[in-house]
Amino acid sequence: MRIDIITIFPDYFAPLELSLIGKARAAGILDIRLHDLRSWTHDRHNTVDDTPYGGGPGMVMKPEPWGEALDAVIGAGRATPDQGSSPDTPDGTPGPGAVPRLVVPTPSGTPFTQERARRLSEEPWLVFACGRYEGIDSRVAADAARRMPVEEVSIGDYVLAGGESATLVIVETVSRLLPGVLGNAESAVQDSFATGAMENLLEGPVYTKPAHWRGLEVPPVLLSGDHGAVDRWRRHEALRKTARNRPELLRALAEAGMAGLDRRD
Ligand SMILES: N#Cc1c(-c2ccc3cc[nH]c3c2)n[nH]c1N
Repeated sequence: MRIDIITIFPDYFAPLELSLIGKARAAGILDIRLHDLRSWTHDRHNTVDDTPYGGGPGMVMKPEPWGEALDAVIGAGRATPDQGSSPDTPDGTPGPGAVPRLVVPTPSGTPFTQERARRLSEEPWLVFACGRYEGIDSRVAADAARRMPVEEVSIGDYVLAGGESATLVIVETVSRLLPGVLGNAESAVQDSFATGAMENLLEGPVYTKPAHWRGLEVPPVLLSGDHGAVDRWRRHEALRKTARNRPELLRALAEAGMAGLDRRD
């Protein structure tokens, strides 16, 4: 997967050189490219913002630098989304003439979920537009949508100072789902919100050595070697955690008949 990130704070993404994502980049699984939006300004102050039409507080990011940046990164006049992307190369990287999906983090976006991360992880090429100030001139997304799919995404109901933190969250969540990024030891199968193994339940408690620590014991079932009993215990604990911390999830699962609540184990 190729990921392009356009931002006025490229250094914000130094963490993407570390840990699993850093290793995936070194292994060629991820091709992450950072672009400083100010590279597409032409005035002596590298201006990227201006006052909002209609008045109001703060500043809005100007469309011109964004338009030039997206043209340069993606290529102006690529195939329109309904013409689809050209086939990717055998290793899944975008082929010549490929069309990326533009992801625009914004508080007014649609919710970012694990299922959406799974869907994005199947894309060969993502481009992230990191806004600042009061946001990016709305014509930027409208212009981009003429050439590629555009998704406005929110990572939660709170207000950040810019799109960089959200982009880090989305890139990490998506990248860890790519084949080869997580080793067997960190399998994403048992994740909270993952489908399948724990049916979208929250992950229950986890333990490792030592079995006794500061007077606190590891639950004996986990030391029993009885894998069936361990699986039943873990599911029960996941149900308890979900009921305590996210009861609305449990109601939704019960209504969908997915929590296996009617099972007698
Ligand atoms: N995603 C997301 C966001 C943001 C966000 C995103 C972009 C900008 C640009 C200026 N301010 C921003 C806030 N706040 N809260 C979220 N869940």
